[in-house]
Amino acid sequence: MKKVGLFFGSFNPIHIGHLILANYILENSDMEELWFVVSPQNPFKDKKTLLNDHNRLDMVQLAVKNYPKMRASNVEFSLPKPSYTIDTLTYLHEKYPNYSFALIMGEDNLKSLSKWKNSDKLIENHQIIVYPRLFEGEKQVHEYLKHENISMINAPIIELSATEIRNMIQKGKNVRPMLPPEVFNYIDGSNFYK
Ligand SMILES: Nc1ncnc2c1ncn2[C@@H]1O[C@H](COP(=O)(O)OP(=O)(O)OP(=O)(O)O)[C@@H](O)[C@H]1O
Ligand SMILES: O=C(O)c1ccc[n+]([C@@H]2O[C@H](COP(=O)([O-])O)[C@@H](O)[C@H]2O)c1
Repeated sequence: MKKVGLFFGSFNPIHIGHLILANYILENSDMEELWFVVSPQNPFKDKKTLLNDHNRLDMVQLAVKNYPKMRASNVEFSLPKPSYTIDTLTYLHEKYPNYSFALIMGEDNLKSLSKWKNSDKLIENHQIIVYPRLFEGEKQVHEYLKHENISMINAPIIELSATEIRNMIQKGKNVRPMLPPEVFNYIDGSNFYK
């Protein structure tokens, strides 16, 4: 079984915070590959600043070009919307029976995990790798971290956010160091987020 870590997100745009984390997981866990699963436009969310699916996928593809263990996935583009993680995993299992998929999520997501679709099944059937995140409120060991399928990885906290990057571009500020060079050129060349 090939072990694949799945990192879900809108990646609007993918930035070096995402890449540093992905690389850390590949170098410090038993994951053999890491796939960035690009979320399609959520019909219930604000679309004003969300680039279309294919532009966001292009940027992930550019970002992972020099990382042979990383891949961009568009699997959710053709699945029913909104995408539920459990449904995406079920589909991936059917399509790749020889792969085992683990979920990668920020510590902040543990708070809402119990409200995800079929969260019990998700946790019982999948490894979940949790990375640290800064968040408001008291820091305490979450009950979920006691579960045998859920483990914490000591990745560095890089608090860059795509929202902040978009806001900076809109104001004409320089975001070059926050993005993989090819992604910066792609955004700059197309005048995105201005
Ligand atoms: N700097 C970061 N370090 C680690 N994880 C991050 C970082 N930024 C975002 N993430 C997480 O990575 C996943 C994909 O990121 P996504 O692009 O959807 O979020 P984001 O950067 O917070 O975007 P936005 O600001 O547009 O909401 C999400 O689960 C998000 O919580
Ligand atoms: O499956 C679910 O019910 C579910 C509910 C909320 C979030 N998720 C996943 O978590 C990711 C981050 O969610 P959000 O709401 O923080 O943008 C999102 O891309 C989904 O893959 C999944």
